[in-house]
Amino acid sequence: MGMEIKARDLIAAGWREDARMGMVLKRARELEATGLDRAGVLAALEADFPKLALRAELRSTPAGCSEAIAAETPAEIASVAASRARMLELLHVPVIKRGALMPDTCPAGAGIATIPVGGAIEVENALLPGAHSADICCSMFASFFADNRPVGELMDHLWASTHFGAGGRPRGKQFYSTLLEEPVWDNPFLAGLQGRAREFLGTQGDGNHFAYVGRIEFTPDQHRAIARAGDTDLAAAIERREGGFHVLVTHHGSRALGANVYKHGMIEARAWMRQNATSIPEAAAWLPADSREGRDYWAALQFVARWTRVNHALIHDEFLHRVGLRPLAQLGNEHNFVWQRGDAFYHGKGATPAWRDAKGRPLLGLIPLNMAREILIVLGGDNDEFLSFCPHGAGRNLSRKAMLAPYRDAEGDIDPARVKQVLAETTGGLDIRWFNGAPDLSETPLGYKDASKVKEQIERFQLASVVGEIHPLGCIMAGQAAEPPWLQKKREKRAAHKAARREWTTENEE
Ligand SMILES: Nc1nc2c(ncn2[C@@H]2O[C@H](COP(=O)(O)O)[C@@H](O)[C@H]2O)c(=O)[nH]1
Ligand SMILES: [Mn+2]
Repeated sequence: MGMEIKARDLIAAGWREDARMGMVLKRARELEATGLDRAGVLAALEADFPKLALRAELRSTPAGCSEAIAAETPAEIASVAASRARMLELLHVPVIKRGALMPDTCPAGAGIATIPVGGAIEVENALLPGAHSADICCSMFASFFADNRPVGELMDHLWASTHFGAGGRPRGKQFYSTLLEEPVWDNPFLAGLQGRAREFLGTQGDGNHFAYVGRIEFTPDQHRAIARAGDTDLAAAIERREGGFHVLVTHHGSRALGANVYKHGMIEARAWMRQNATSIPEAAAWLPADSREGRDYWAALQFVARWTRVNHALIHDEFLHRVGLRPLAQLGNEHNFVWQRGDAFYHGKGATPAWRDAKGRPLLGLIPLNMAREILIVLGGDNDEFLSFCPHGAGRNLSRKAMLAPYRDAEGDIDPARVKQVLAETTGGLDIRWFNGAPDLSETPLGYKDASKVKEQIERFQLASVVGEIHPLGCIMAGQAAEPPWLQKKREKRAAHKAARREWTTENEE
């Protein structure tokens, strides 16, 4: 009689060393005990426990990446180099077929294979939660309306209509939509999130999310381009208004609902990686799109997209209701999402869809640049070389921390007089409001890349064509979150100390 069959024999014969190995070995020994020879044992075992496909591994050479970028200054060059490095790491992942970097690219984090902002990938049969990022469906939405009130009055109504900051709306101020009644809550990625979905409706959150009021005058050429592209609703509204509108534009994502779906998606994707892949970076973990988990995740993403659009629309409804008007046209787009086109899954992190829809019409998109600049309305260029995406904004050259560093004193404080001066220089004449009270310099135009260069690159690389420019009148941003009381005390103590030191120096100099 030969040696008892061992796990290593099974591994050598092609079974995986995974959670099933104990059961596979037990069965092999049972078969062996029936008197079968080794070949017979392995053949019978295959019927009970089919060998699973080999573990997925990183490719030795990355998939191709196209760059629609013209970096010029040292800061731009360094930022693009960091984005490119992360994208190249990601492109070693075997399910990714191609990648593209947009003019607004900048790193979204230093973790290996973290998709950069302004990054897009074409993927075969897989969903990568990391590649749409935690803020699933971060998106733009615009309502065109007819009005001639002073902007301050409109901004007061907008202030009363929206909600920024952490958390949801308090009870009694919550919004409602029939969307909450959709039979989706059995989906494992959405289970337990119905309360969050209700609480966070009508909220915009923190960071660079904003509510912006502007003015647009479509030119006859732009009107013709929109009509030719088949956007009949917008074209008809332009005709009725002879091109002129006020516009409300909001920017935000799926709030706590999406953040929780993402978190759960990541947990499942990492679990799948542990069973089926080797050495795939965390940021690139995926779920096979045709698996049960993949199908559930896909369905959850579609709900998150519907929820986010309703979230924008409810804020717009509330504002328009307050000012006693109706929207004459509306449009919007996600820029952090996964879209299926044919058999491929296109993931975008800060990338605007710029392809043609099922009827062959180029998609309309909104590209914000900064609070003091126009928001571009674009028609997709459907440029396959860049996976048919265009940028989603201007992007940053420096992280928020690095951007703010030169404004901080030795104690890390920023002089409020300096902030006031910078705001006057960069946003003078506009009605800029900060929901949390204090301005955030990293959210002023100084925080972003040169908007004119990004605009020029959209044209140069034929990513999209600009068919409208919404010029700024006012903008609400979240601003600096309220300081916790302990931090406030510490800051006040430091300010008192500084004042005393100044007084002492002046007295001793006199
Ligand atoms: N019109 C405005 N645009 C802004 C403002 N703050 C930022 N931005 C632009 O939005 C994009 C989107 O950023 P992301 O968070 O989705 O990556 C950003 O790149 C900026 O160009 C603003 O206050 N008003
Ligand atoms: Mn966004």
